[in-house]
Amino acid sequence: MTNNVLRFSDVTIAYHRHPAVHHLSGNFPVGSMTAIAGPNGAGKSTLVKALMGQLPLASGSIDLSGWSPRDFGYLPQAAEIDRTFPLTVADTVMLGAWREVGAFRGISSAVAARARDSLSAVGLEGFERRQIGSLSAGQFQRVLFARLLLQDAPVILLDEPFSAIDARTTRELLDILLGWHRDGRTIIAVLHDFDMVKSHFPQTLLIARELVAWGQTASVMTSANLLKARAMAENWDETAQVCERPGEAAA
Ligand SMILES: Nc1ncnc2c1ncn2[C@@H]1O[C@H](COP(=O)(O)OP(=O)(O)OP(=O)(O)O)[C@@H](O)[C@H]1O
Repeated sequence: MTNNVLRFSDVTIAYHRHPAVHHLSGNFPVGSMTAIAGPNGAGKSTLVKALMGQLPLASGSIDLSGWSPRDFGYLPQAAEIDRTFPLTVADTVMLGAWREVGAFRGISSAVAARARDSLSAVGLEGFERRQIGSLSAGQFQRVLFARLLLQDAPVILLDEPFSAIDARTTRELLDILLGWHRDGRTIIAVLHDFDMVKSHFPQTLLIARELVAWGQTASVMTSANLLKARAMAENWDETAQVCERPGEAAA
């Protein structure tokens, strides 16, 4: 484990030249567990997608300290996953091992055994042959956590991992997340549940297109900062264009 960080330097990310994240600087220390919080439309998912290399930066840079997004485990928002595709639970979990297995090679018995262990760790023993389309939202989220367990990544990004999930499943999946943190992995999770953020996430990045606060959760999630985030989101000009020069305010 190194003391490296995932460092954002003056990052702006835009859709059709309208900034969704504006001039963000700061870092996620390796081994930290950070919640990304903020109002709807604050740029949280956009930030995670940029970390995954799925969106280009309009300006600024992200230093991954020698890692690549291929080294990251990623759980997108449930709404972005197509469950109509005819995949079994076993197929879906096994995708977590694609880097070891490759596109056209067979699954070794060791990988298959680890996949079974991962399913059992999320309480889904015996579900291997079920089609993913037939699972409840909570069961499917467990499958995706099993895939992350198999992937064994040093950095794990999760976008609203507990939305539409019942309390018991949330508690069990949160335990897995806390275990990853104890193992020294870097955890970054977009979360709407402020009580969970305050109880379980040592670090928080509070964003409303622009940075509101980033650091220890107790000093970030204050009433004053939450009010500020709300006001910033409400006053954001959706028609603003990206700056022509780095550091210049949006027009
Ligand atoms: N593909 C896209 N094309 C154009 N605009 C987009 C796209 N995706 C997101 N946006 C816009 O970027 C802004 C930030 O969206 P983003 O999804 O990152 O916010 P969020 O903080 O994750 O919101 P929520 O909490 O509602 O999920 C919003 O104004 C959104 O409409």
